[in-house]
Amino acid sequence: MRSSYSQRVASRVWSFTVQVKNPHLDTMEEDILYHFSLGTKTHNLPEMFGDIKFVCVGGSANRMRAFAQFIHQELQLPGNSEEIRDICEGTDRYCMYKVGPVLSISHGMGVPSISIMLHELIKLLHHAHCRDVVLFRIGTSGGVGLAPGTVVISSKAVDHSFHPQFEQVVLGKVITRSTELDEGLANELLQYSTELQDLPTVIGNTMCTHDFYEGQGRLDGALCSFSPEEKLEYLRKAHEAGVRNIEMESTVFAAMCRVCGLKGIVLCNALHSVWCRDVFVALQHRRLTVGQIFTCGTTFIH
Ligand SMILES: O=P(O)(O)O[C@@H]1C[C@H](O)[C@@H](CO)O1
Ligand SMILES: O=c1cc[nH]c(=O)[nH]1
Repeated sequence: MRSSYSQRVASRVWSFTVQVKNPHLDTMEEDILYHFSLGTKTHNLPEMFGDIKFVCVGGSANRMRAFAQFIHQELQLPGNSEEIRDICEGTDRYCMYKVGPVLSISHGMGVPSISIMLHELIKLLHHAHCRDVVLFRIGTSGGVGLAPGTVVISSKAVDHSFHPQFEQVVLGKVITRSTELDEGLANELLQYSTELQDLPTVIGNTMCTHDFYEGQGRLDGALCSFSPEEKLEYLRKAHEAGVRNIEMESTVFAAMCRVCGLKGIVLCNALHSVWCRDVFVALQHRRLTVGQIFTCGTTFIH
């Protein structure tokens, strides 16, 4: 029988490092992590971050601060959780909080924003000699055929055509990378969710779009070039292809984690079903589920 991720970490059966895939980095005298306002010469990255085991990322700065405070309390760390310091205070691009072995970082909205953050985060973990790190994207999403508040653990991230791939343009050419996520880890998290009360959770494919409005079939943007029927037909096809939620970062997150030897998990709260919208219920569930997702994270840590 396959041992679980937590068992393997606990027994140190295996250990993995963070692999940067850039031969030029070794030749550089200094690496400046510009959007974090950190650098290899100005900061002792191994001392600051060497014990990191979990990195949790999400779009909004306030949410990731609240998440860090919650973890601080859950882990009963010394000091006042209200006073946790933003490590990236030298810039207002992203915020970053360290609470014990957990790093909580905001990434803004969309693929370009999270991708810049991930480049610098992966280099940071590499420079800090971190091992056995798991990355969680903890976000919101639109559910596809799900009750509002359902948590979706992504089995894979898919593009607008429901393919598990991320296309990156490099020097004018398209490079395609796989966006499959760790199946064993997804199943393990699902198991944890059954131990928590009132936490409807499913494993499914997560579709990543480059737009919140037309890209996700919304009829209420400034532009809309399709009918309600066409929208429903597209969402029906998505559902048939295993898509259970839609957000805007998972493909590049999954692709970069895979290439760099990091375990990546995408956990999203389906704020509202795209098929039945109710903003107030959605916001209520968003609050609740952030706390519940926390519980998942802390179950993982212990
Ligand atoms: O992490 P969050 O909840 O910010 O991610 C989703 C995807 C987009 O970035 C944003 C759209 O509202 O929410
Ligand atoms: O519907 C939604 C909700 C949150 N984030 C998205 O990208 N879509």
